[in-house]
Amino acid sequence: MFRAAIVEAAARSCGSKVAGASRGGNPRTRWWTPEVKGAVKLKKETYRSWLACGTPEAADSYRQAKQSAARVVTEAKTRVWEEFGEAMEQDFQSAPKKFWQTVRRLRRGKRNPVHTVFGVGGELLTSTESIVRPRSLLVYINPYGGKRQGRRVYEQKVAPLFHRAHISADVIVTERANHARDHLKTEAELDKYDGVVCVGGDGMFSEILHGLVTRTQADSGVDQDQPDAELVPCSLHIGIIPAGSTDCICFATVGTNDPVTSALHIIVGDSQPMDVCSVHHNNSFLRYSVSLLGYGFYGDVLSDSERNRWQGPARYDLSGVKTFLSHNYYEGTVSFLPAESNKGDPRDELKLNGKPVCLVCSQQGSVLKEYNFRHGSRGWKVIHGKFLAINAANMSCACPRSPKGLSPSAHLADGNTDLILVRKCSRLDFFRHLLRHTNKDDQFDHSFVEVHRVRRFRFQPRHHELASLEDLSEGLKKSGFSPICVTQTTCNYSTTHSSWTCDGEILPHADIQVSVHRQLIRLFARGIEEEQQQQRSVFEDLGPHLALEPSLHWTVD
Ligand SMILES: Nc1ncnc2c1ncn2[C@@H]1O[C@H](COP(=O)(O)OP(=O)(O)OP(=O)(O)O)[C@@H](O)[C@H]1O
Repeated sequence: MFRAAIVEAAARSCGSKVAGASRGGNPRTRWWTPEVKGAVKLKKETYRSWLACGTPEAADSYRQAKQSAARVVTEAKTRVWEEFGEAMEQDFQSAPKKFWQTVRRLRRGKRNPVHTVFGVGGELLTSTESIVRPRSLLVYINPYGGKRQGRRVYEQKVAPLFHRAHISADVIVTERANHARDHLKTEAELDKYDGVVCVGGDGMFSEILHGLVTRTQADSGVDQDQPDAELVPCSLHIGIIPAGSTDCICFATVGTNDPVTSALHIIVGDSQPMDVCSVHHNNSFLRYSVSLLGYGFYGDVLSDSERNRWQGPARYDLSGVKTFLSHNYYEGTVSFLPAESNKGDPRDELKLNGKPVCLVCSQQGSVLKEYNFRHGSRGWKVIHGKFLAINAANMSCACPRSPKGLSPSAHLADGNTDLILVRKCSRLDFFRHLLRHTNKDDQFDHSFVEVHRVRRFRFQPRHHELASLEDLSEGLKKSGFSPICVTQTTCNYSTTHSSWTCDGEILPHADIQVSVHRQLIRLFARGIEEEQQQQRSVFEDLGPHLALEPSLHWTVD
């Protein structure tokens, strides 16, 4: 049963195809002569060079080679069938046997299964050179993530698969927070590996991300403190074996939180590019983000829940309700540089058109650049207002409890992030907006919600900033709980500042600049292909680390 499950998962991950005898399955095919082989090889080579350069001459060469190969194959087949007919005529006694032998051989050839792997552009990879399967991995295990099962999950479910796939793995079980990040930044001999694997939750993934990106920039002499710096993409792939309490990044890139599925994506060398946002304050680097940057509502939920860690996982429920009832809004200015290409809009239905990967994300940089050149680039836009929430979703942020996520059609690797502005509105309207996270209705179809696909943005709070996070928490403590308005539909209360949550970490500054770096990292994954069906409560897993207990079930509006 275990074997059947693995084979089924592998077939789902890699695809499979039934090919004929002519696909090399049957070496005894008599018409496959050296002449035919040479003609078909030439056809393939000219096809590849036509794809590479796309000139009319290359197209012409391909057309000629194709015609020539077809002619040679037809001649060879005709010759072989003539020989077959002559042999049948010459020996009447063995003719029936020969006839049925030939029929059986041809039938067997047609049922010969060939497993196939798709590249990042959705093309079928046919040669072993084009399929990059890892041979050597560096694995970090957080033994304290989630239910503390990281080590067991790796040893029992993942290591045996790596062993069978002849993948060697150097395993480091972390001894403290930031152990993996610091090791990657300084000590790890990255040349020895084809990829880095993280066994843990989103916090652990963030460590690996920071370690790998920082190391790559340091090795390439890029100063990541500069907001305008062009960051160098990481050469090593990252694999995520989910073993945390929040595994949103894994869910959003693989489509499920299952260690065996993730291990298979690593083994077959699937490759999913992913954008990374860099966050700066006054020209100094703060953090990288791949999923959600949230100010206002989500920032407040996370800040409050961090102050109440002693409450355990229930703290997310309590902080969610408390923050909702507080109904705080924040005044400030959002400036943003809209996305260059209109090939994707945050309100599009995300269509994969039957391809295994997203067409927008698989476009090469040059294609987008050409498109932008023709359609022009738009300049910075500025919006001033009072906001209940400002969210930048770099991916859909889908999770089991919010199957479509905060921005259902956000792309993983298009070089943009979806900036969602929720303006001051009544508590009831905000409630209706939150409920949209759990159903399939248009998230942005409310007059007080707007969404922009952007390459960069900046937020400046109205009042000048407090010096540090400590000041911020002090300020929040002093401000206490805002009054709950029973009779009013809107609340006129506003604290000065909220704070940003950046993939589940609180940032020390509210005034931030964010730039999206297109395809800075690559995961051993291939994006979500199928819709997830489960629906649960509003806040749970909505953004990384915003898990609420399923006790809070609200119905849809
Ligand atoms: N050995 C360790 N001891 C303590 N903390 C660690 C250790 N290794 C990693 N960490 C830290 O634990 C934090 C949480 O890890 P992880 O994301 O794997 O689990 P999680 O249960 O999903 O956590 P959370 O719900 O807080 O995100 C990470 O931020 C990481 O820096």
